[in-house]
Amino acid sequence: MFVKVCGLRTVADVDTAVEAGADAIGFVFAERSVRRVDPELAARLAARVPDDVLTVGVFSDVSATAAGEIAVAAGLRAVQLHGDYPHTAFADLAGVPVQLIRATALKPTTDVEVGAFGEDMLLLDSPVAGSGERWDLATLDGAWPQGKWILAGGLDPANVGTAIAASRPWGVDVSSGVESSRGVKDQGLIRDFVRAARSAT
Ligand SMILES: O=C(O)c1ccccc1N[C@@H]1O[C@H](COP(=O)(O)O)[C@@H](O)[C@H]1O
Repeated sequence: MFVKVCGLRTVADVDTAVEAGADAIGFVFAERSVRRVDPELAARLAARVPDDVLTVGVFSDVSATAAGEIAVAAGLRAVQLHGDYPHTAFADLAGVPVQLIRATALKPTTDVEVGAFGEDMLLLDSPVAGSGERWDLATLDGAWPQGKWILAGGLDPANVGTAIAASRPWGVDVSSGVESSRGVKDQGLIRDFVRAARSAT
């Protein structure tokens, strides 16, 4: 099970996630986010992360090209694009040395085939990303994506095991569910989440 902890902004939180065994950690660049980091902070935090942990830049309101440039400049190894980015956005990142994560809310029109837009991973999230809201797994009616798809949206240490059992994702992603207050990570909850996700598999 691939475990991503997102929205990190401090050295202590990054070190905790790495020590807890996270496979990926995310830095949010979205303008509207309480978890927003600037490229300098992201670069400083990413420099602490060992090579076997994927560092991800999370974007929602800039072009894919700009996201790629910011991620590469900060030394990040993946770009997560949230929202209605078209196929062409992912094509614009071909040749940029980052892995691509297509993050989307599940709508009737959502293409849930992993790689349909040229992405390496597909992340299925609630309609308001980073809100901590869950979405109804029954929406997929058992037609789970195949391959590298990541379940996100309102996960926490208490519910991640049940969510994994119900949907059998390739990975899980958490942000709000490991916070003591909005935007403030709780290191105990980060450890609990990674442990719970691991023991569910
Ligand atoms: O965290 C945010 O504020 C955010 C803003 C814009 C795009 C994505 C954002 N967060 C991502 O949302 C998912 C799930 O978060 P949660 O666990 O429901 O809080 C995660 O990938 C975050 O990185």
